[in-house]
This record gives sequence, structure tokens and C-alpha cells, in this order.
Amino acid sequence: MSVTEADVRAALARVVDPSGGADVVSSGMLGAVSISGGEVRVVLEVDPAKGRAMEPVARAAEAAIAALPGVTRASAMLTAHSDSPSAPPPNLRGTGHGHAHGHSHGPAGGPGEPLRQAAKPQSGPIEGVDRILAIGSGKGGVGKSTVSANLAVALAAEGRRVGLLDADVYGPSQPRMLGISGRPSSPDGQTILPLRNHGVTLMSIGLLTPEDKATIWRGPMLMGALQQMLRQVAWGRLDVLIVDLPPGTGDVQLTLSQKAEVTGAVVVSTPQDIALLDAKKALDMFEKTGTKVVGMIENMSTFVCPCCGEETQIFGHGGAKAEAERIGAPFLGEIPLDIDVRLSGDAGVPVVAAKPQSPQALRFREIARKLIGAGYA
Ligand SMILES: Nc1ncnc2c1ncn2[C@@H]1O[C@H](COP(=O)(O)OP(=O)(O)OP(=O)(O)O)[C@@H](O)[C@H]1O
Repeated sequence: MSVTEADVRAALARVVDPSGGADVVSSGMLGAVSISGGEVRVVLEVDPAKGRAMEPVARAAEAAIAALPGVTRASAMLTAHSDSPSAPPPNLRGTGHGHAHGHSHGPAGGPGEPLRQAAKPQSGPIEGVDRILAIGSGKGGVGKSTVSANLAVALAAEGRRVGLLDADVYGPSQPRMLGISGRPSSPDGQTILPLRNHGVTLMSIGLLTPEDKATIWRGPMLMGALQQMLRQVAWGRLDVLIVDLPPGTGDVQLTLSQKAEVTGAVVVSTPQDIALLDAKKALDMFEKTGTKVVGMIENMSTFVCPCCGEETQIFGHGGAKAEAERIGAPFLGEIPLDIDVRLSGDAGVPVVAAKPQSPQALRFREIARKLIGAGYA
């Protein structure tokens, strides 16, 4: 007998959060429930301040699900969510004001209608997109977006047709990094025309929300927005679509693995122990969602003094490589902590485009070639 969502909910209604006294279901903590054969995955949305304290509740939830007949594997992931009331769902309204410092893609139309749900498949391959490469990190600020942008530009420079989907709902930074502003247009009200710069086709949640406004997303809204960005964007023919994920583990990662066929994931970490501990969680999460980790990148690896050339290992060195070896994933390379990487990213021209012959740009090109050579990009 196969397990149903109702069975899972009933089991979780008996798991009590000792800190709040309520059970997982009535407290509103239960987010996405995914059932595939005997495998059950659930997301628990928790107050970020309580994060670690909720681990035992997640384990108890797993045990309760695992005890159900027909369940072969159970996993509960914690995701940080605000308790604030939900913001309205994104209104993917095309205004045709997209602007790239390079050039934008698609005709600029007048104000469009709110986007209608297109009658397209909601899972499986995305038309015209050969591969999807997810870029994740266990914690924020390790340079995942910087790496995604430079990798995208490097892959384009190697002759690949590249798309970049900025799914970092908590801090979309790709429009700034790729020098793209304004809103994408949707002349037919069904399909969004993405913008393009430095040879990369971009769609970002940041192009749909004001840059200076914090966005609070609840699970279902998030999933709807991700779904639209995957399937209602006119990506054209792509060799690879890079997805810049939010830091950590949670709904977006789970939704992506359910709604699209992800070819592989790359995990970015700094060499600090704490970042590596978090990177391990990201690796574990990809494993749980059945996504193959195709490589690790160590960012902010060493600092080369621009004055004297002396190399300093500010955050230590080599931890990501050791972790990659431990899990049997390829180590793709190290990116130094470098002022040009930051300045060019902030200026909307990733270092691979701004200084193509610099050692940092060449590192990204080398990583791009490794991914192409292995068939992942
Ligand atoms: N190798 C590097 N050298 C110098 N600065 C870097 C490097 N990598 C990233 N940075 C800088 O560190 C900051 C954080 O980088 P970024 O936004 O790419 O991180 P992230 O992991 O995507 O963070 P978020 O949590 O916001 O998603 C940015 O100011 C970026 O310019």
C-alpha cells in the first residue's frame, strides 16, 4: 500500500515541538510534502532564531514518517521562514523596460497583462534546455552568486549557449552582477522574454521585485514563482541553464529537484571550517533530493596582495578539496579572494568579461572547461 499525504500529515500531527507545545501540523510549520514511491520528503519552516534547536523535531518527524507502512525513506528539511504575513505573490507583469548595459533580448513592448498560467508541462525537461546545473552553498556570503555569474560568462566564452536563473529569492543579485536592470517584457501575457548581457540570458526574481525591498516569501508562492521562471521564460535553445540557488537548504532546492530534471549541482564553499560544516549540509541536501553533486569550488581561497604578490591564506586553505575527495565529487578549482572579483561584480561586468586574461578569469575558464569536458555544461 502506498503512503499518502494525508497519512504523512496525520503522523506529523503527533510530533510536538517542545519549545512551542504545538504539533508540527497545527503550528503551521509544515511546508512542502513530497512523496515519490516510498520516499517521503517534507520541509519544516522554522523561525531562523530557533534553527538548530529544531533539529530534534526534524529527526522526530522523520522517525514518525518512517514508521508509516510503505515508507522506505523519510527526510525532513528545516528551512528558515519569517512569521510575517505573506507578501502578495509575484505579479509577473511585463513592462518592457528591461535594460542591459550590453543589450536586452526580445522586443520591448508596452505594459503587459499579468502573466497567465501557460498550458505547459509542470515537470520534466524544459523545452530547448539541454542541461540544468544548480549552484548551491550551505551558507550565505560565500560568493555563490559571484561564482555563478562568472561561470555563466566563462561558459559563454567557451561557446556554450548559457542561461542563468537567479533563484536566490532572499537576495537576488544577478541583475546587478550582470549589469541588467528594468523589467522583462511579456508581449503575449504568457511568456516572459528574458534579458541578456555578456552572452548570458538572465531571468531573476530580482527583476520582478524592487531591488531595495525585502521580499518575504511563503513556501507555495515561492514554488509558483520558481515554476514560472523555469517554464514561462522564453529561454530559447540552451546548452546549459545555471540556477543560482538561495543559500542553505529548503523549499527552492526541493522544488527545483521535483519540478525540473537537474543534471547536477555544484557546491561553493569558503575554506573556513564553519562554511565547510554548512557545505556538508548542502551536500547532504542534494543527496537527499537525488541531485548528483558534480563538483565543489573553493572561493576566497587565498589572498594575493596586489602590492607585493605575497599569498595569505586568510580563511585557511584546501578544506573544500578535502571534502570533495571525501564524498567522491570532483574538485573543480579555487578562486582567490581578489579585489577585482568584487569590484567587477559590483560594477555589473564579471571579472571574466572585465579582465579576461587575469589569473582569476582564467581560473573560471578552466572550471568551465572541466564542466563542459565532463558533459555537465
Ligand atoms: N573571490 C572573491 N574575491 C573578492 N570578493 C568576493 C569573491 N567572491 C565573492 N566576493 C564578494 O563577496 C560578497 C558576497 O558574494 P556573493 O553575493 O557572490 O555571495 P553569495 O554566497 O551569493 O551570497 P548570498 O548569501 O547573498 O547569496 C560580494 O560583495 C562579492 O563581490
